[in-house]
Amino acid sequence: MDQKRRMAETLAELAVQTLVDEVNLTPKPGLVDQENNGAHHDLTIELMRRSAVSLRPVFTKIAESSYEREPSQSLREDIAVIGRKGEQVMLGVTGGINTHKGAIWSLGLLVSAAAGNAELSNTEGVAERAGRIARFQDRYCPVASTNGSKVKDVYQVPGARGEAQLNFPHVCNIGLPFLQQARRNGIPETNARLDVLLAIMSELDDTCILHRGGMEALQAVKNGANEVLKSGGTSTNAGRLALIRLDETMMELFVSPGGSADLLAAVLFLDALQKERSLKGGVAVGNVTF
Ligand SMILES: CC(C)(COP(=O)(O)OP(=O)(O)OC[C@H]1O[C@@H](n2cnc3c(N)ncnc32)[C@H](O[C@H]2O[C@H](COP(=O)(O)OP(=O)(O)OP(=O)(O)O)[C@@H](O)[C@H]2O)[C@@H]1O)[C@@H](O)C(=O)NCCC(=O)NCCS
Ligand SMILES: Nc1ncnc2[nH]cnc12
Repeated sequence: MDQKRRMAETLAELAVQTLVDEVNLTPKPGLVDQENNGAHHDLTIELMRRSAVSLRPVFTKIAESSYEREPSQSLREDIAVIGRKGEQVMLGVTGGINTHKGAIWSLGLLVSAAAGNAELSNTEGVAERAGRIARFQDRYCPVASTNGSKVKDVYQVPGARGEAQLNFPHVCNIGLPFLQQARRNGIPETNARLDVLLAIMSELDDTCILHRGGMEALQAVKNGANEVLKSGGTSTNAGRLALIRLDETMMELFVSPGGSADLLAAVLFLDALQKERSLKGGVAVGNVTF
């Protein structure tokens, strides 16, 4: 197998694995996990896993198409075609249910950035390169009214597109540092990841929540996530109780933090990529400690 194919398959495997890890992580408020389907009537964990696995060829194609290419208009438009086809693959597997649209977008861009430069293992460098790709306009993007586009206009929030174009601030400035600090503090990995999700939820203007519940629901979710962290996080008894209260609130409001879940997956992807490339002797210039 040639180097390009090997790298593409490795990146696709990492992306799929992080989506499976995200859905398996339990207990997540409002989201599908191993205990329940959160605030979703149409999703199950089996469906989410099938959806994640169906995306392997999509991420492989994005990586192959991006191999050793610098961010450019043509790269942006090439991967947009693959990403849009990927959304159709996902909808085919799920019978029309949106499981991973945001994840195809965010992880697709990160996979593309990582494939463009095999030496890049520093997480912020990959996110910055992904942001550069996202800032090129996709001239062929069909004009569609989506949940995200509707609430972005009403509430003036950046949404998934803005998050990427700003170099993934919730991933690089919140999620990754939180994960590293939690590990340094000896917090068990599952709790560390749950705390990362809560840290992102406490700050993100998640268009999934805004679409279903408006600004009041978003503020309630941010406050509740903050409460869990202020109580000591999910590895403490007080934090666990606050998490149960947050889950109850979210079920009453029937809102789900789908955007935060995607950005947790992005954190896990960059973390796994850095490990992979450091182990292979790549140039690690980030400040992650293991
Ligand atoms: C740029 C696109 C992402 C299109 O985005 P758009 O602004 O049009 O918005 P949406 O189509 O609504 O999708 C955005 C999805 O991104 C996630 N998300 C939300 N907020 C944020 C945020 N602040 N930062 C990052 N990511 C965010 C979220 O995805 C997750 O939730 C999904 C379920 O959402 P939804 O359908 O709203 O909720 P339901 O509960 O199912 O619906 P209701 O019951 O309420 O009706 C789930 O998929 C999670 O993944 C948002 O949904 C991009 O798609 C695009 O342009 N693509 C074109 C292809 C391309 O260029 N690709 C290049 C790279 S491959
Ligand atoms: N675990 C999850 N549950 C519901 N929606 C999601 N979108 C991304 N991950 C999700």
